This record gives sequence, structure tokens and C-alpha cells, in this order.
Amino acid sequence: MRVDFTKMHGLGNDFVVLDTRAQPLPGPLSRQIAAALAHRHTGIGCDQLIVLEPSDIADFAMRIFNADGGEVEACGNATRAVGLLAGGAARIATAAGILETQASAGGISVDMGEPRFDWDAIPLAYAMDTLSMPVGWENLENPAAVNVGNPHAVFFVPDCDAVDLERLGPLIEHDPLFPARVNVNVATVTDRRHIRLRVWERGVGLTLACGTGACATAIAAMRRKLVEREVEVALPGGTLTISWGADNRITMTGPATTSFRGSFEWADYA
Ligand SMILES: N[C@H](CCC[C@H](N)C(=O)O)C(=O)O
Repeated sequence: MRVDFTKMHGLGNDFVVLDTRAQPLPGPLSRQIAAALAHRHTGIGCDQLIVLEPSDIADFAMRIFNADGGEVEACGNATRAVGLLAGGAARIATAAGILETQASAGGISVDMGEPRFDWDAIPLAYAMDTLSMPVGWENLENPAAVNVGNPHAVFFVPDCDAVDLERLGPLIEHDPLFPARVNVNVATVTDRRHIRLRVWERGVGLTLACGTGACATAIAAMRRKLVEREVEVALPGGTLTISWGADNRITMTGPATTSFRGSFEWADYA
């Protein structure tokens, strides 16, 4: 049976979107099928597979599967992408709660909710200060940890482009300190309104952009008083604007793009 999909991206962080409201899947979506669809050479290819489902508490529900097939709680760029599909304004039920999008001058804005900082909310394997953790991996030391629906470690470095993230990212992602693994962010604060960021994503690897990584990094920099409460975060794929409101809620604004539509034969992957 053929299954329709929409290929989308947010600053190059790319997605295959399956809308099961219009077309229920022919069978259960296993980890293996999600990983096979996401595979860059033998599948359609994407950083995350996004599945839209009916919801009785929001406009629709969104499930997120990393390229390794693992289902995760949040994906900021994908939230903007499906907001675009919905015409700009949408209430989206996710594992991290209900997120609201709206069209804005900068593309699509999404209310990402409130950050969490407690060690067991990240989660970490044991108690420690999450503003400056007393840990290090070679020259990456004293990260901040933030949960923005998913777990992030944020390292502030003099030049994020000089970090061997392809080697250090997986070491940190899989460290037992992070029972749910972790997204690894290396950031350089250029001034009080601008941050440069590169991300090794849990379950994916290096991506051109990471929305939740930009949120976590901006919040960590604000907690450390390095930047103002609204900043521009420049990732390899482009720039996101992150603000942390007096209501403690995070707003992320940036572009979302539909690349193309297609279909695949379910039996080829199931
Ligand atoms: N790799 C992330 C999920 C996707 C995050 C990123 N694509 C974003 O835009 O937020 C995780 O395992 O938590």
C-alpha cells in the first residue's frame, strides 16, 4: 500500500512528515521502520520522521522519531514545520505537552513552554548543579544542562567551529551521566544578542540546525547572564530567534519550508 509523505525542513534540519489523519498507516510504526525510512542512502532520508495523528485535546498530535528510530519528546524545528502545514496557527499535542504555533514576520513562532533545570528533570544519573556541571570530556568542560521537552547539555567555548564535535558528540551523548542520552550543544557567545551554535543531536548526529538546541543554549546563556532575554542563534543552516519571557515561557521564531511531496510503498520498509 502506498503512503503519502511531505518532505520539510527548518534551516536544513529535515523531516519526512506522515499525516495519518488523512491516511492511517497500513501497520504499526516500529523503530526499525522509522530508521529505515530516515536512512540517507537506502530510505527517503531525514533527521527526524514526524507522524501526525488525530487528537481530542489539540488540533492534532505530533510524534517524533529520530533517525535511529527512537521516539523522542520534542523537536522545535519540526513543530514549526507542521505549524506551517497547518496554515501557521496550530495547537499541537506532543509528549512534551501542547505547543502552539503562529505565523510571524520571521516565519513561524512556537511557544516551547517552560525550561526545566532540576538534575532529575534533565535527567542526570545523580544530583549536581545544572548551571555549571563539574564534569568534562577532554576540552569540553562545565556544561549547563537544560530540558526543553528533551535533554540538552550546553558547552560554551571560544570557537564552536574548532570543536571536534563528530568525535566528542557521541561520547557525551552516550555517557552514563545521561540516562536518556543527551543532545550536545557547543556554543560561542559573540555578543549580548548573538550566539553561534553547532549541535550533535541525540539519535541523529550533526544536524544543520536544532530548534530545541537553540532554545536550551539561549536559556543557559541567559541563566549565566551572558546575553539578553532575546537572542539570535546562528546555526550552520541559518538563524533562529529565541526569547525567554517574564512568564518563564520560551518563544522560538524561524523559517519552515516544504520541500516536496511524495509517496512510498509501505511493504518496502515494513
Ligand atoms: N534529536 C532530538 C530531537 C530533535 C531535536 C531537533 N531536531 C529540534 O529541532 O529540536 C532529541 O533526541 O531530543
